[in-house]
This record gives sequence, structure tokens and C-alpha cells, in this order.
Amino acid sequence: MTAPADHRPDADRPAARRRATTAAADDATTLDADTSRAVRTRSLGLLGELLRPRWRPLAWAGLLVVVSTAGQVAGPLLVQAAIDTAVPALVADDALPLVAVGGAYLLAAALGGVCAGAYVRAASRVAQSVLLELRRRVFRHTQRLSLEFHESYTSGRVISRQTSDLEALRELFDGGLTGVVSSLMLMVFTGAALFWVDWRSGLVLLCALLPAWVLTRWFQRRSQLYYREQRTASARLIVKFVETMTGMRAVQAFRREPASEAEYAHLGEEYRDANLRIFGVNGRYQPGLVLIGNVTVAVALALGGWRVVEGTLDVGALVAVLLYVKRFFQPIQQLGMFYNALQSAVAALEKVSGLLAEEPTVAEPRHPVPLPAARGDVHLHDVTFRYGEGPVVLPDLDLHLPAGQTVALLGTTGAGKSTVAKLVTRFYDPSQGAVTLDGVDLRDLSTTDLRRAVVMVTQEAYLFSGSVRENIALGRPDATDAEVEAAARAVGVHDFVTSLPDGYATDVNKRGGRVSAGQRQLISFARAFLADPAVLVLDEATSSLDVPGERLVQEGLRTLLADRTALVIAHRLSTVEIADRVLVMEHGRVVEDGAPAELAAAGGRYAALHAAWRDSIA
Ligand SMILES: Nc1ncnc2c1ncn2[C@@H]1O[C@H](COP(=O)(O)OP(=O)(O)OP(=O)(O)O)[C@@H](O)[C@H]1O
Repeated sequence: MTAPADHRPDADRPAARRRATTAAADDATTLDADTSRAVRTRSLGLLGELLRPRWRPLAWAGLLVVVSTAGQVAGPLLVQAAIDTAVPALVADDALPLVAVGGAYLLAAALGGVCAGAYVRAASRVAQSVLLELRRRVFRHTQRLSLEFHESYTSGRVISRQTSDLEALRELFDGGLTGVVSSLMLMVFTGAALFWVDWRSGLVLLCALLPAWVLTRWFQRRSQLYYREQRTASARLIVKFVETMTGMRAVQAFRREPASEAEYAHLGEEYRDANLRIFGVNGRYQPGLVLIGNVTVAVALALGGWRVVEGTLDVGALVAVLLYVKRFFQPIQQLGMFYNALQSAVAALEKVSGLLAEEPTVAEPRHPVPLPAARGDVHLHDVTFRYGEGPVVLPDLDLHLPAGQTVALLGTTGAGKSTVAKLVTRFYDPSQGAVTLDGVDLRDLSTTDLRRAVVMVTQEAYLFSGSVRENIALGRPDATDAEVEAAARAVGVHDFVTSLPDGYATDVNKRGGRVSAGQRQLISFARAFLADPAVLVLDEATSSLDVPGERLVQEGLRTLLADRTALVIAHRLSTVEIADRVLVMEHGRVVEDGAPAELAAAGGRYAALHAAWRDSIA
């Protein structure tokens, strides 16, 4: 057995810092400078990782955008050449220069257009493949994360990572990003062409850049904050919606509809306000830029006109200058608009990269110890356990479950029964001590060996959409029809399945395929029976079944538990009676341990519980 300290993942990294930069930081709208930098580095790192293997198509897209921008920027230069050179030549009866300039104009426009189209197609292909990979990664990674993560990170938040955040990135990639790149390119080329035509007018443009820059910085700071707020508000809205819909039974049973509606409406208002703040800041930024652009055109016109009169600037050059100055501000406006999508996408990327940076707390061992055929000897060696930084739930528990024994676990609510189950199935690792299977620390087993050897059947007996057959074969998809049927027969659910409209092919979620709570449990027993683990952990359903239903489930259970180590969180007397051994827990400690008949006679807690059960049946 290895020392527990060796198994702690990320032991050298302060937990608080890790938490602050990963998914836990999601709800924060303001981050301190260090965290903000760490979040940015992480997002850029992710982006780099996604783009690096796609450098060839990216380089091709880059080439196309350069050619298309050059084609567009050539226009005013050709207009200048037409006015200052070709028209005077035509006046002197030489039409050739004008034909040449006209032809060049057409060629530049055609080249610009064709390359712009090709660029959009090339860039979108890269963008779509990046999105597809990100979508897959988020799904794969979320599935890999330990139960601890899923118990603390609500499903609504996971859903918004996969939906609205990836959607924000899609919006950016689809419309925005290609536009941002071509706009930036257009600005650089236009500025350079302006200096080329007349550097003095270029200086006028440079002066105008200062107020434009100040305005843009102001806009950036504001909108960054507002976009974070907007995304947080949107995630809260989704969380509330998902929670209400998944807990609909409780909502309706306790008539929580008005309260839920009020809370949802409040969150909706917060979301609306966050959006309004974004529009407010946009509404000031864009007209501000237009104003700066128009003032610059006016100044360039006045100065240029003056110099034309003086004879130091040609009319054609003045026209080209005005066209360039006007064109220079168009992409800035476009950038301003794209900035929204960019902000939204940056915030989304921060969150998605946070989720991807979460490490499974239950880590896969680097050098797993093989355990091809487990016997099922389970031992909790002096286990102490607490959830995260919370109070100690299990103080120093030493428990041995010999191979083949059926153990019923009883105790008051909150005593720690499910926690023991989660440790035996390694959904959590002990804070101190170790859990071993056939003498091997669970932390040293590969997930495949562990899940083959130890299976947990939970109260909910979750059925996935698909056929009954697929549901039974969940743990062994390669099982033959005969094996599936044999498992169903063994636990006594075969007759029920054959009575369904399409037998084993019936879709459990379709009409006619609806199954009762007891049948659902039997199907999940058949699933566990087929998986044939050495150790079975079962959280028995508390739902009361009718007497024939209960008898059926009980018989199924008896078959399922035979010949394997079983730990059953028992809620029924009949289950306890088929157990070889009963453990009664209280405040994380085992207070009674023995054969059911022995404990019933001993007059302790189990005896009292046993008597109460007997009375309730009588
Ligand atoms: N995910 C969790 N995070 C933090 N604390 C938890 C978590 N799950 C359980 N606890 C706490 O650990 C203690 C033991 O809980 P556990 O679920 O093991 O009890 P139990 O005996 O199975 O109770 P029940 O019969 O009600 O299911 C309780 O005090 C509970 O509040």
C-alpha cells in the first residue's frame, strides 16, 4: 500500500489559487490583477493550442486577406492616377492611360472581391473545426471530472459552458473574427497608402488617432466589465431554469411556482439590465467614433483644399486623401461593433478554459497496478474523510468487508452511509488512510479495472434514452442478446420486458415504454448483474413499492447479491434480513456490527429499528 500523500493531485499548487483561476471563479465579475492575468494567459494558451495545428489553412487565409485588402486599397490610388495623369492625357488626345487605369481598377476590384470571398471560406473552415474540437473537448473533459466537481458545479453551469459560451465563440468566429482581421488589415494598408500619397494628410490622421484611442480604451474597460456581468447573469438564468425544470416535481408538490417565477423574473431583469448597460456604452462609443472620423475628413479637406489652391497638392491626390481618410474610419467602426462579439467571446473563452483547466480530483494513476480478476476483499484502512475543506464526516473508520459478504449499512440520515459508498467506489479519495481492493489501493487501479470490479447502483436507477436492451448492456455493450436476456431473467424482469410493445427493443422514453419505479430498479439490477462486478455497492431506493412489487425487487436483489461482495445502504427490513452482516453508523462511526439475528437479540439500536420495522409491517 502506498502512502496516501503520494496520491494527492496537484499537491504543490495552492488550492485557493487553483480554484480562483479555474471554473470556481466563474461567478466573479471583478478579478484581482494576478487572477485576471492568469485567466488571460490560460485562455490564450487554449486558443494557441487550438490554432497551432491549423497553421497551414491559417497562413493561406492570411495570404488571401492581404491580397484582397491590397486590391481594395489600390482603388483611390488609381482614382488619383486617373484624375492627375490619365484625364490630362485624354485632353491631349491620348486615351491609353485612362484605359489602362480603368482596366487596372477593374482588375484590382475583381482580385479583391475573389480573394475576399476565398478568405471568408478559408477562415470559416478553420473556425468551424476549432469550434468542433472545443465542443468535443468540453464534453469529454466534463465527463472525466470527478463527482466532487459535479456535486459542487451545478448542471446549469455546465450546460451554459456547452451552449451559450460555445455559441458566443461561434458568433465571433462566424461573423466577427474574419471581419476583425480584414478590418485591421484595411486600416494598416489604408494608413500606409495615405502616407504614400501625402504624408502631411497622414499626420492629420495620426492626430485623430489619439482621441479615437482614448475613446476606444474607455469603451474597452466599460464593456469588458459589462460583458462579464452579462454572461454571469445569463448563466444564472440558465441555472435557475434547469434547476426548476429538473426539480419540477418538488416545485409543483410544494407550490413553489409563484416563488420560482418571481426569482426567475428577477434574474431575467438582471440579465436585461446587463444587456442595457452594454447597449448604453455602445451607443456612446459608435457615434463618438463617427464624429471623430467626420471631423478628420473636414480638417483634411480644408488643409488639402488650401494646398491645392497653393499648388502644392494635385486635385487627384486630394480626392485620394479624402477617400482614404473616410475609409480609415469605417473599419474602426466595424471593429467597435465586432468588439462586442469579441468581448462576449473572450469572457466565454475564459469560462470554457476554466472548465478545461479543472483537474479530476480523483486522478488516474500514472503506473496502475493490474487487477484483471478481483476477488472482492474490501478494506477501509483508518479512513478519515471530509468534503473539501468541510468538517470531518468520517473520523478514522477501519472496516473490512471480506470477499463474498453481503453487508447492510444502516444509520440515521447524515451518518455517512453514502460517503462510505462513494469511497468504496472511488468517487472520492479518503483525506487520510486508504481503501483497498484485494490489498491494492484503489488509487493505484486503472479506472477500467476499478469500474469492472466495483459497480454502484444508485437509488435513481437512471435509464438513458434508448432501448431496454441498450440500457441493460450499458456496462457491457458487447454483450450478446442471449446474455442480456439471461441477466434480465436472473433478476426477474424478463417477463415484464417481453410484455412491452417492442420487447427488448422498446425505447424506454417513448410511449408504451414507460416503466414503473420497481421495473426501473429491476432493469438497473439486470444491468449490474450483466456487468458482474466483484463488489457491488447499492443505495437501495426508499420509494415504497406495493407488496408484489417489493417481493419481485427483493428476489431480484437476492440473485444480484449472491456470490459477490455487496455493500447495501438498506432501507427495508427484507433487505437487511438477506444480509450476512449489519453495520449501524452514527456520526461517521460504526456503532454496531454483527449478524442481523445477533444484533436483533442484542437490544441495541438495530434491535430498536428492527422492532419498529416489524411493528410497521404487522
Ligand atoms: N457533496 C457533499 N459536500 C459536502 N458535504 C457533504 C456532501 N455529501 C454529504 N455531505 C455531508 O456529509 C455527511 C454525511 O453524508 P452522507 O450522505 O454520507 O450521509 P448518509 O448517511 O448517506 O445520509 P442519508 O441517509 O440521508 O443519505 C452529512 O453531514 C452531509 O451533510
